[in-house]
Amino acid sequence: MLTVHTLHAVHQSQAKTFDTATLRENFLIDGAFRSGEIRLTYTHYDRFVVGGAVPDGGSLTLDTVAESGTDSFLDRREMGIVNIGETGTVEAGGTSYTLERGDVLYLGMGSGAVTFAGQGRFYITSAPAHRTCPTRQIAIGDAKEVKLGDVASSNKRTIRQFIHPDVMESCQLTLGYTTLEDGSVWNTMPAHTHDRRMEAYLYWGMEDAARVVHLMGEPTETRHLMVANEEGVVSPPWSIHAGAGIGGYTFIWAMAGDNQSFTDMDFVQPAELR
Ligand SMILES: O=C[C@H](O)[C@@H](O)CC(=O)C(=O)O
Ligand SMILES: [Zn+2]
Repeated sequence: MLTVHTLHAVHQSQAKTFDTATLRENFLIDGAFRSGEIRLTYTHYDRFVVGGAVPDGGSLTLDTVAESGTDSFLDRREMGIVNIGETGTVEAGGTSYTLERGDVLYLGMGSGAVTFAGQGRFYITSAPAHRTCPTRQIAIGDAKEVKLGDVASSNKRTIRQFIHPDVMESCQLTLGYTTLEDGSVWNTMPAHTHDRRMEAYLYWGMEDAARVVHLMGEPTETRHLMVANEEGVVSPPWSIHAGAGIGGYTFIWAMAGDNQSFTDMDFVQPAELR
């Protein structure tokens, strides 16, 4: 079963008038992981799509998606998949890829139908593409590791870059995930914006009862979203994206836009935030 929800782009002058429920409707991605379903959110931020596929021992095929107006979803798109569950397989273009928890698969434009199977919980990201880059499976050991932060600032963490120019080629998509060390709670602090690229976060590896206080908004108009395990947030080009968790967590970050320069960020120091 396929469900697609559309999120339109929101202007910052409108976002600052939103109450909690309206903020959540427009920026929180919840309920993406349901047994036996593929659930996608089609955003109008760079036409970036995120979602989940949970085959739960069966198999689920993603092919035609009305929103893209193409015969097959990947006819003019590329896809990045992260398995956040147990071992599962993804089959595309006649090849089956076995993904352990934490493995990433990149599917180039024109890959055709994608079939998810096994016990995987697959996080799906997709951006429009203009050429076919080679499909590639990237294991944790193949990712580029960047250590950031320190214990004193409660933000010691490891960034793992998978779909990234230093690791492999893609058209627009960059993707990886960041894991907090025990006792560290803050991601992306100092915060930043990058209006050249939109970004989507998916928080996972959390206790059910825990929440991340995700900060969004223009740097001088911050808002927060209380985010549970396996929930995501779409970050418009004008928004910071940072958070503090109750307990440990990992979050998948994925971006698309005008450049793939991970370090092209406009930092905002805590004292400048409002
Ligand atoms: O633009 C880059 C993204 O916001 C994240 O990769 C940041 C991040 O993982 C972190 O600082 O913890
Ligand atoms: Zn960012």
